[in-house]
Amino acid sequence: MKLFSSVNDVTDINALVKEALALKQNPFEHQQLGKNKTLALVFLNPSLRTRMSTQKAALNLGMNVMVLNIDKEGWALELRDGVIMDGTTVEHIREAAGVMGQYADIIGVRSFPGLRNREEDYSEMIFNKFVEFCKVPVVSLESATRHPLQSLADLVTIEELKKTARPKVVLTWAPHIKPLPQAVPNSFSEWMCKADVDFTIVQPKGYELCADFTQGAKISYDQDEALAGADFIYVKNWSAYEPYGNILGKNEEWMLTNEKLKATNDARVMHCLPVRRNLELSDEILDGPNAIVVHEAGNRVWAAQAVLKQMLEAL
Ligand SMILES: NCCC[C@H](NC(=O)CCC(=O)O)C(=O)O
Ligand SMILES: NC(=O)OP(=O)(O)O
Repeated sequence: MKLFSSVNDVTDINALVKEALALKQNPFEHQQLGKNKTLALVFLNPSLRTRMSTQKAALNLGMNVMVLNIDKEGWALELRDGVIMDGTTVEHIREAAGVMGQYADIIGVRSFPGLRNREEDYSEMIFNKFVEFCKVPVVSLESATRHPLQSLADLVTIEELKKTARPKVVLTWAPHIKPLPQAVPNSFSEWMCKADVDFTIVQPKGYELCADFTQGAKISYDQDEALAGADFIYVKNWSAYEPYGNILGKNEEWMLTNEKLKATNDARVMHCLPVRRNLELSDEILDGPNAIVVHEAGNRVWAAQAVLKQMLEAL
């Protein structure tokens, strides 16, 4: 694998999930594979899980790891072409990415959307520039429109904990106080549509995701109806795709509670984290027996390790 930016970069999803679960059983089996190979993790935005789990995955494979929080520790980055750099930006992404490619065998990049210009965000301008100019394999650490390492870990978690061959998975919108990206739900949908699950997305009217990511999903606007019989509930807030980046109302009644779990098949509750308690998800759910959010975050290591392993094998 030379690029991991979406599910479309994966030739065999089931094999990748199996690989992740095998690595979980035997984390240090491939320590020689990454010997003298360097992973650079470049963050334009904050991170806890992605940073630590990808670093851990690389260490398990015997790699060296460098982390650069470029938004805080690097020179202010210019992303636009053809501009006179007489303002606050100091270094162009063309040179910055090119130089990082000299130091690393694989680069990971996190670049959130600005949520102001849909065309720019959905063209993956920043992520694609890194890929173009660094000239080494790149893994997405969450880009403007997708979070594939998260989605792979989510699928690994579902495969690991499912009690039926084809579980019912429901992605439900949750309330929030600020506009969040569509990257996590887009990506989760894209992966679930290719997995062997019965997949429903439920949201208030107006929060429909870009249809490119939801082909094959059942779309619902009735949370109670959608949750009936669910085996896994994936909770996430996102802002509107149209009008882009907007919040369309409080919709506080969309927060998941134990009462709403009653109609499910004792559903496991997932969230990519970080989660705002009692806004997106109630204490009673997060502290109760159905929440698997911390376990899910643990699986980020094995997802990242499976991807890095395939990238190392292709170097
Ligand atoms: N990487 C996981 C999710 C990151 C991001 N959440 C956030 O920005 C939360 C911010 C807040 O709650 O203030 C998102 O939803 O895409
Ligand atoms: N879920 C996730 O990607 O978490 P971080 O933003 O903390 O990396």
